[in-house]
Amino acid sequence: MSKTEVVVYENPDLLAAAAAARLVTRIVDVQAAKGSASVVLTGGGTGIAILRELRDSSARDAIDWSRLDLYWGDERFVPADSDDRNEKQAREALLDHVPLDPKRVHAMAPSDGEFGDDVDNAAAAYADVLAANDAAFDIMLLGLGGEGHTASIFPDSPAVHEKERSVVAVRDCPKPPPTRISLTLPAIRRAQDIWLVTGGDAKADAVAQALAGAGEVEIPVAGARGSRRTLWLLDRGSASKLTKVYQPPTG
Ligand SMILES: O=C(O)[C@H](O)[C@@H](O)[C@H](O)[C@H](O)COP(=O)(O)O
Repeated sequence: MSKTEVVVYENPDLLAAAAAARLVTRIVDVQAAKGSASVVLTGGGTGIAILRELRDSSARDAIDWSRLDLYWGDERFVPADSDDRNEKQAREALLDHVPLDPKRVHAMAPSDGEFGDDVDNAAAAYADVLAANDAAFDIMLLGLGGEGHTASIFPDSPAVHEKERSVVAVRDCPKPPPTRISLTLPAIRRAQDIWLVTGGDAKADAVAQALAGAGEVEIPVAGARGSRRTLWLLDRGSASKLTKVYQPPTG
């Protein structure tokens, strides 16, 4: 039975810095144990802030970047050079600053790539990438929205009801841009460790509902459970509706 843990940091900046430090340690441990590691990145402000902190960390090169497989939990289906692209933001924040093996960076297709504007085909192709790499994710970073979405899986949406496919196209997404590609909850639950990373008061209700056992159709992030561990990394704002959590000493 996997375990769920909650750690609360004083503020969003400390949350991002501490999550980056945790990422170094966990990746190094996984690489020591099995020679490589696979990490699923997330879009959103917290997810990208963590990558920037990792770029600036003095410990970052303890990671063997050549033996790191990177995937995305979701992507905005926009042109490759759009600032809305999670991949572009991740490259600017970290990926272009470290010696990754380009063959091990698995980005979801842009809307001006090999599949053109066929988002269904692009999503199916990413499912093939996961299958071809037998992607069993060691660490998956996930953000969440105030209404409980995670990746691009929104409450009571076609994506949240998907039980078979690992990757789907998302249309009319409530969070712009409207067209996206997203892992589904069955694919998300193939991760060993899932880290839910979010700060701010606006997320407090969704965090509290998910941790209180809400259903995944209403609160999709409630369905994001790692097979080994589910770790909620919060700040005081996003944890403000919780009753019992570990709170690191302040000051
Ligand atoms: O592509 C995306 O938009 C994300 O994957 C999305 O799931 C994001 O992580 C949350 O909406 C949180 O975003 P913030 O951290 O910016 O609130």
